[in-house]
Amino acid sequence: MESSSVPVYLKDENLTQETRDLLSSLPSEKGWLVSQMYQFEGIWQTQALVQGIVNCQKHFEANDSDVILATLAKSGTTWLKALLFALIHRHKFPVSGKHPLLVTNPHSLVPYLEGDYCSSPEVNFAELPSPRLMQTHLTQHSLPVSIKSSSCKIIYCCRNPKDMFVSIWHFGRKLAPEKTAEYPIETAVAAFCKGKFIGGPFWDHVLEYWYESLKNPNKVLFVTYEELKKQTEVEVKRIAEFIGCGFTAEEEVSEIVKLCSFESLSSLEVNRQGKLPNGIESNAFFRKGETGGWRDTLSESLADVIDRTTEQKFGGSGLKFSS
Ligand SMILES: Nc1ncnc2c1ncn2[C@@H]1O[C@H](COP(=O)(O)O)[C@@H](OP(=O)(O)O)[C@H]1O
Ligand SMILES: C[C@]12CC[C@@H]3c4ccc(OS(=O)(=O)O)cc4CC[C@H]3[C@@H]1CC[C@@H]2O
Repeated sequence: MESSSVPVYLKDENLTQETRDLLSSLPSEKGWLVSQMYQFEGIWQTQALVQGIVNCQKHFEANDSDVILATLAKSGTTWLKALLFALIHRHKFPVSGKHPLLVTNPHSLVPYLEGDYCSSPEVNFAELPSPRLMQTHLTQHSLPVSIKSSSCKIIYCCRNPKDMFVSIWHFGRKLAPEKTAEYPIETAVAAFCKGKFIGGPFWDHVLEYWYESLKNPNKVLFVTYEELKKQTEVEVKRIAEFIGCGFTAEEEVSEIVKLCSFESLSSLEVNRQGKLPNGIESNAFFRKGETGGWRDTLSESLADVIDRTTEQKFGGSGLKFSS
């Protein structure tokens, strides 16, 4: 990758000596997009993200009114950022007006916590409209203490691992075409199933939030991309109730759902052109927006490898994915 096109989360230029010392004590492996990834608190990360996580854990102070969206990459983060922003701020920004989502990419409206902390321990969230809405890819156990101890709400969204893997596969190839061209998909599936992917192991991440949502249903709401796709309005109303801003009988949820649909967001100029401040192309977050699309990319035998891993890891949890 040309250095100018490297997203901040993949850069290793601004690491502090403290981060370098920490990294040297962590298990590390060669990655797919990154030459080296590091296992921090059980999860594989880039160097920059380890620094971001440590800064976030040390400095982020949650408010009781905060809403935190937790996901693994490629599980519906962009969609939920848009839906949550639109529903939480629907009185301030009515859908019928000049809505911020029409001119701003969802990633610029909802900050990525540990991502923003990659470059500096000082991050200012004062500009965010209240209640604050923020996103993280952190596991439940790595969340800053104040997120766990305050009354803030966590919405966790996950996705069928085959669709999630395929989404990340195409995302990585778009992000770093030269670096990924020669990498066989069989190797990537094997690494994914061993948990050796940035943010992984997938199954540990999902199970932690699943059990937490069962133990503490007022704190963590568990959502899937598949249910959101199947019955978007029902799920959006359930999310709104959970956050404490439920829809009245008179209020229309369909306008928000329409504004945040794949077709609507992906056709907006702001999401088709240019780059985000983190260096990633705005359109990289919109590909197909479907469920079951893995069939176009994965052979039956590779799909089986992921399915067998899922059966083994999720056995006894009560958790199942459709398609
Ligand atoms: N408004 C929307 N509705 C449904 N899916 C959406 C969406 N916006 C983005 N997506 C899809 O969500 C995935 C990206 O996830 P994330 O936002 O977590 O990075 C991509 O999946 P595909 O690659 O399968 O199309 C993308 O197309
Ligand atoms: C989290 C992130 C999307 C995933 C990006 C990613 C995916 C796969 C990788 O391969 S490997 O090196 O682990 O084998 C590496 C990365 C690194 C950056 C990740 C992105 C940062 C912000 C996006 O949401």
